[in-house]
Amino acid sequence: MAESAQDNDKLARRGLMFILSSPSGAGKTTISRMLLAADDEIKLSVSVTTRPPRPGEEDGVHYYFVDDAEFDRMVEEDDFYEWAHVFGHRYGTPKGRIRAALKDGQDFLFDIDWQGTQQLFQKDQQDVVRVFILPPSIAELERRLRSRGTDSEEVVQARMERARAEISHWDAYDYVVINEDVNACFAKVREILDAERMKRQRQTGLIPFVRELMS
Ligand SMILES: Nc1nc2c(ncn2[C@@H]2O[C@H](COP(=O)(O)OP(=O)(O)O)[C@@H](O)[C@H]2O)c(=O)[nH]1
Ligand SMILES: Nc1ncnc2c1ncn2[C@@H]1O[C@H](COP(=O)(O)OP(=O)(O)O)[C@@H](O)[C@H]1O
Repeated sequence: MAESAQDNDKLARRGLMFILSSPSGAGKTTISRMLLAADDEIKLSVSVTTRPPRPGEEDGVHYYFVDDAEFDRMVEEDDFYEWAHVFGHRYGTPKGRIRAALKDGQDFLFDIDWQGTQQLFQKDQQDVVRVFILPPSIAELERRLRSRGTDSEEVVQARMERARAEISHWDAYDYVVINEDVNACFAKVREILDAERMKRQRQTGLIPFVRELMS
């Protein structure tokens, strides 16, 4: 006899690849960190980057920080799911154990740009959920980039120039959330994640459960 299931959380399911993208400064790092702190079923896919660490960023936690030669070696050895040039540096998603872990029900969070999103979607449509975060206005985006205090004025200007180009990719995402109030935005992102976990196709444990109900 199949086990009884009081709610969907007890049924087996495939993990999902939850992608958060936004123009720089709109708040995706903030929302990612809130999500990782609140939900222990989702793990960050830690990217590899050639950009130098910002204050407070730890190697292996926020990114794997490598030099150009190491990144070249990883490209040659086919270690990346995807990689892209962003703001004069290279960023990539290491393959690691993602595929096997998805099968075991592990969810992954990706803080990657639209280029990486496109590549992951082409490789794995069934597991990918794409969420785009927009700022409430361009003026507020600029204010947030400055208030973060991690970039020089020149870098802030370069990021602002790229912001419009990044926003133009909004329609390649499944969900778009405006980050005006951070708690409200976070609540919406969690609702998306909860609903996506309930998708019939992901809940592999439903087949034996429903069979049992119908027998
Ligand atoms: N394609 C791709 N983009 C990434 C990856 N890791 C980070 N990014 C993107 O690179 C951009 C710059 O990231 P970062 O330097 O941390 O600055 P941020 O924009 O303030 O988060 C952001 O749009 C990230 O989403 C990755 O592994 N692949
Ligand atoms: N809803 C919000 N209201 C005000 N400030 C915010 C909000 N969301 C994020 N911030 C702040 O804006 C800055 C940029 O956010 P961050 O998460 O680093 O953006 P991103 O990862 O998209 O570049 C940070 O200083 C962060 O604390």
